Amino acid sequence: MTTARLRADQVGWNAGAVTILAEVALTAEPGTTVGVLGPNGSGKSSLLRLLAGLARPHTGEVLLDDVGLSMLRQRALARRIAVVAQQAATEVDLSALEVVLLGRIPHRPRLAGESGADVALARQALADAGLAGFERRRWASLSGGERQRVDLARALVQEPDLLLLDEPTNHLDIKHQLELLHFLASSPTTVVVTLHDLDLAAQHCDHLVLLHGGRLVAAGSPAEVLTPDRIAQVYEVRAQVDTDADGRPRIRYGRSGSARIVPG
Ligand SMILES: Nc1ncnc2c1ncn2[C@@H]1O[C@H](COP(=O)(O)OP(=O)(O)OP(=O)(O)O)[C@@H](O)[C@H]1O
Repeated sequence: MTTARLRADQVGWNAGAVTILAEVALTAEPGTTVGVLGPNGSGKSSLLRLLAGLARPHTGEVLLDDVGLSMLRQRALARRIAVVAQQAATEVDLSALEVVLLGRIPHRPRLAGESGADVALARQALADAGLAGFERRRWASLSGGERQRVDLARALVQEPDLLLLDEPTNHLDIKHQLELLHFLASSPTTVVVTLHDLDLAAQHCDHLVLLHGGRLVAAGSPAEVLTPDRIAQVYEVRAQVDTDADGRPRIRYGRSGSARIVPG
């Protein structure tokens, strides 16, 4: 498996006359895991779409190993970048194995069917996702968490240099959340992941970027980004931030309303 360096250079994106993202910069060094944080509507998914080449920035540029995404052909992009989107469609009439096999399409000669090696890879990926025995299950019959894990298996058999995930933990129980984040953090692939759980992000990401109103408000190590003042400013909640033995922040929140776990 290879890896890539991703850079978003002051990207902006508008929906009609409305500015959704403005002057957002992000760098993901090869093999690192970058967390994209921010409240609802802050622009995380929109940024991920630009990073994936699914939408073009109206200003600035996204570069993969210093080559602008707009210079790369669709098939090359599909081989190098895998995306796990937020709400995988429910109306798909495929089995779990067939969904995973979609990840092999960019690697096949045009018009060729799947090979035995593709099927073996897909079966292994399902087993790695804890879904051995689910091969023939219809997509529509899967639970939200099972779908999320099948979709991750589909992205992994794509053997991407860059893996982009939009809230991949939102349907997962705590064990599967921890397993997924641990897997992403130890993967040699470059990973950019949007997350709502600041503590999970602090524990597992090398680098964080924090969006607010479509703008970058902070970027750096978890300890640099996740300060009580910044959490209060962006999320409008009071948080107590302690530090782990390994220097990573641990975050506890006050109860909403009158909660004051941080003095003053
Ligand atoms: N195509 C579009 N047309 C109009 N507005 C859009 C479009 N796409 C996104 N937006 C708006 O842009 C803002 C950012 O949306 P985005 O989905 O990127 O946020 P997010 O940070 O991922 O939010 P969430 O945490 O709720 O998933 C939102 O206010 C959204 O309504």
